[in-house]
Amino acid sequence: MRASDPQPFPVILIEDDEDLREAIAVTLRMNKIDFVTHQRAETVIPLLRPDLKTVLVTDYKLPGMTGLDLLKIAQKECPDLAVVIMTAFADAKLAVEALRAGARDFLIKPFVPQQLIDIIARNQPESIQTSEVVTPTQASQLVGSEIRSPAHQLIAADPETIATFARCERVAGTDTSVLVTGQSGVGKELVARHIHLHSKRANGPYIAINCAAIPDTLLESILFGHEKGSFTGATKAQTGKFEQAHKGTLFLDEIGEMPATLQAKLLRVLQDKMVERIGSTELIQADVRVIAATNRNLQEQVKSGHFREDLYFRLAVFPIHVTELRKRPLDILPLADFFLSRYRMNIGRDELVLSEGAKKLLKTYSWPGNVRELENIIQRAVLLADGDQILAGDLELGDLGANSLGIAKNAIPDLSSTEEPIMDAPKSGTNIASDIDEIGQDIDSVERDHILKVLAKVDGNRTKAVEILGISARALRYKLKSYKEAGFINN
Ligand SMILES: Nc1ncnc2c1ncn2[C@@H]1O[C@H](COP(=O)(O)OP(=O)(O)OP(=O)(O)O)[C@@H](O)[C@H]1O
Repeated sequence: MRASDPQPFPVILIEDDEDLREAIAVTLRMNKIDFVTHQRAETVIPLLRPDLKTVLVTDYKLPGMTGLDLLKIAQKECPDLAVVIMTAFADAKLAVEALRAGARDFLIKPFVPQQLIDIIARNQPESIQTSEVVTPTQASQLVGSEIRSPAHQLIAADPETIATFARCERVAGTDTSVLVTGQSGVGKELVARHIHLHSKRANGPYIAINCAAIPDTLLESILFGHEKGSFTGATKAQTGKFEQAHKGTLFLDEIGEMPATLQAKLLRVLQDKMVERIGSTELIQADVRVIAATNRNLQEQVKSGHFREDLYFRLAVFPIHVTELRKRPLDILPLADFFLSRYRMNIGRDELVLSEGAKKLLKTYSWPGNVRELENIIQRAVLLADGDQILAGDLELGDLGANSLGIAKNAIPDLSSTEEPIMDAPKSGTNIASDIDEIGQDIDSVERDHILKVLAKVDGNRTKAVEILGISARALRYKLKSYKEAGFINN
């Protein structure tokens, strides 16, 4: 495959140091990961397209354009692209800057090969990652209250979460359709994968697709496939995700975003267990277990006529709701420790632990961005911590988390102080959060208010907003779209 080939490589590596480039190349080759290398960021710009499915691993400091400059361009051209920034240990703070600008992950040099491989595995785009067959040896094993699999570890310490995963395991043995609901970043994808890994289909493929991330015009062909010449640009026949998921599981994320015409076709496929590629009349068998997810209220969408009722009932045979993080407080510290052990390994600081003040703050913060926000915060704090402890200030929860709950600014302690621990504000934050519930404001409006407040605070800069909110760029995009449709914003 050549660099100009329209089919992207799973990894694009940009590193100007020849020795390091070669060392990384050896690691990638040994792990059978296809890649292409570049010495300068500029040469990668022509490859950036909205549908680029790859992990871009780039050094920060390069001759000419920096890795950060490239990241900023990539954010515009292909906002869902996973960019991993490498920096030298002495420049670890640059990695924070990169995370703020939207980098998915970082590597502090020197790093061990396994760190690189883990990061690539974690950040594989859906279309590449999901075509993998997850073998039984990779399947999760229950270890006390922790459920583990190599690339996808699950933490379940709160009774609420333990019950959720138990529910997953109960339904896993059947072929029942499952509808996973919950706010953005609560772990819906993880739940879907867990069901697959515990099902009799675990030896088959697990294919995930995000209905909101794919333009409506492409979604049909991606789901159902097409024949050569069936539409302009269909230069070769393409199998759809249903065909690829034969004898496995298909995860349809953000199903509420699926256009009405496709809803009808999806319903037919679910009923008949057969697909017809675009431009073909041949019926192809698709023995697929479907798990759908949404952070919208699908029943409301059914009522308002935006989602087909018959499809809703077909998908929601077994509903699983994943609760917001703030409502399962016993998960917070185990999750924080779990992410801490993952990210401190990136910088070779195994001694790094959470201070008591940081733990207290984590336990009482409201977590509007749920587990994804917690992960982002720990990822950044690992870089910000100077000593052996992550202090409350390193979490940079600042006033936004507190303000989002309506706390007066002067009630917020100075989190930049390294003094430990004087965390009173979050306590009142928790009270205010429950006050909001008590006065009847539903979670969706709390979330919407928070997102719009954060956007206003960063002057509409979406890159900054997603970083603060701990949600993906695509999640923000479609949320804004739905607010616009509902008349909450003008543009
Ligand atoms: N119980 C958990 N244990 C470990 N990691 C978790 C857990 N729950 C969520 N995560 C991690 O949090 C991040 C967000 O989870 P996930 O993508 O599954 O959320 P989601 O609800 O599908 O989000 P979205 O609605 O935005 O697609 C992922 O990196 C995931 O691995």
